[in-house]
Amino acid sequence: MLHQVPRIDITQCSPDQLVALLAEHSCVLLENHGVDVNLREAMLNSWDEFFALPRSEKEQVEWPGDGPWYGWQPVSEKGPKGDLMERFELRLDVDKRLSDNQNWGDTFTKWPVAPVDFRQNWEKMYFRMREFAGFVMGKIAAGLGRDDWDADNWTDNQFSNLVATHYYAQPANPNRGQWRAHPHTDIGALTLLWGDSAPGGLEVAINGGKDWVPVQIPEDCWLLQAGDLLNLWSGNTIPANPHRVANPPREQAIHARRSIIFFHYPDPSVLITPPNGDQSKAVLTADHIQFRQDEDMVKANAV
Ligand SMILES: O=C(O)CCC(=O)C(=O)O
Ligand SMILES: [Fe+2]
Repeated sequence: MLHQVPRIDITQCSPDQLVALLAEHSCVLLENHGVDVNLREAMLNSWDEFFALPRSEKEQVEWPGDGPWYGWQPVSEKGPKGDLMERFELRLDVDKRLSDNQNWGDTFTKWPVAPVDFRQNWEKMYFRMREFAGFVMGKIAAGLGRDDWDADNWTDNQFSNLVATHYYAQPANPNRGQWRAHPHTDIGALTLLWGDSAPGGLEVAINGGKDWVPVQIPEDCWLLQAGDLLNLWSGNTIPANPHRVANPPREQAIHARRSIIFFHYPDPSVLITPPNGDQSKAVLTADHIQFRQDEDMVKANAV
């Protein structure tokens, strides 16, 4: 029997139900999320214009190459096994937060000058998704019974990235072992994902990693995926969700694919400890992020 990713109404489900679904499947489709579909559409419109810019313009907003990712990243150029995509990533640092969100956006140094409505759309979505991720995290903490949690560090002070991904059309065959996105688990606590239905799409492993299933994310849902840090913090109750983005079949390889992803982490200063308090398993969020980014670079250059 083909297993499907479960779907729930995030406003109605109980914390226990949410945790039980994540424990079993490591990902779940969320409906009734309250994130304006028009906002997502507006972001996708600026997505088209931004990725079509000449390289010299995208280079103006490129990630400088050290520290946590942000800005434009031509991921496929990392190495012979670099994922076949480019992405743009917005990250606002909590220690630079000013009195209001509007001014906070001024601290981001990689806003593209075109398209003109880019910043406006991205900021709106970023702030909305921060709220939403904080809400979801609250339910998960309650479902896990982690009364000891420092809520601010996982909600208001969360460290998050909003990402738009452009998976290229593939006029030529990819290298052996090269994917749109190689099989992986996400680095952080929660991932909220929306992707279009172009061929060569998302596949997730559910049921303890036994079944890889293609996932079409319905127009009215976001896919919630558990990442490494949630896995650690839950003491393995919630597995991290393995997933990948497949290459399109050759006859459909003229199609690019678009996705929008919100990656949520606690504040980088948070020491993640399992519920039993076992300090030998504790991981500093900032170290984990750096370690996993470095690992990604090694994978892109593996022979
Ligand atoms: O674009 C997608 O559907 C998934 C991308 C992904 O897994 C990632 O960037 O971590
Ligand atoms: Fe991922």
